[in-house]
Amino acid sequence: MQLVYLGLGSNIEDRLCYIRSAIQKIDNLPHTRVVEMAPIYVSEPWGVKEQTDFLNTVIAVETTITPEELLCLLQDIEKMLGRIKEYHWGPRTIDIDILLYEDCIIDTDVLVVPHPHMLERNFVLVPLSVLNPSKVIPGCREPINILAQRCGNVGLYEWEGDKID
Ligand SMILES: Nc1ncnc2c1ncn2[C@@H]1O[C@H](COP(=O)(O)OP(=O)(O)OP(=O)(O)O)[C@@H](O)[C@H]1O
Ligand SMILES: Nc1nc2c(c(=O)[nH]1)N=C(CO)CN2
Repeated sequence: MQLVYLGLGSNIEDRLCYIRSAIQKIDNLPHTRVVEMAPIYVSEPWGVKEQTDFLNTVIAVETTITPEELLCLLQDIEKMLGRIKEYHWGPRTIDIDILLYEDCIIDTDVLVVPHPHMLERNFVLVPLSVLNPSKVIPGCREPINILAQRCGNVGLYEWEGDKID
């Protein structure tokens, strides 16, 4: 079994419903189970500012699926949930990023792991540090809780709405 961390984001209504559905579909993938979920956060749009706030979370998954195959299956789930790519970093019903796949370093045309922007995103580092504060990301010296602290909480707060069971 490989331990994988996935980042989920949605900023088209019903954001919570898309996050919930994506997690269910990931848990239903073959040889895969969702083992932990961080709290959900509301976060200001990063990259392209003129769009609705996102809901973001991170989940831990155990799987025997290879990284490339997992990427394909996650992209299928994004399509099932109506994801249309209007523009880079633009609004989406659901975005599923492979943040970490064990301690693998992957750099191909279709997949880069650790995710190339994760160190700049508090909506990734903060929930990830809730799940695994002492984890050291390949290529980093310091553990995730230190990176998350440094990244700060600007534009990020815990979602107070409907909790997922
Ligand atoms: N770690 C990764 N997780 C998910 N997709 C990845 C990863 N590394 C590379 N990709 C590639 O990125 C491509 C574009 O992904 P996507 O449209 O979701 O980008 P984005 O969500 O707009 O931006 P970002 O990747 O910065 O969050 C995908 O087709 C996929 O092949
Ligand atoms: N707050 C926030 N901003 C984003 C997000 C996201 O998930 N959350 N995803 C993006 C493209 O992947 C671009 N900007």
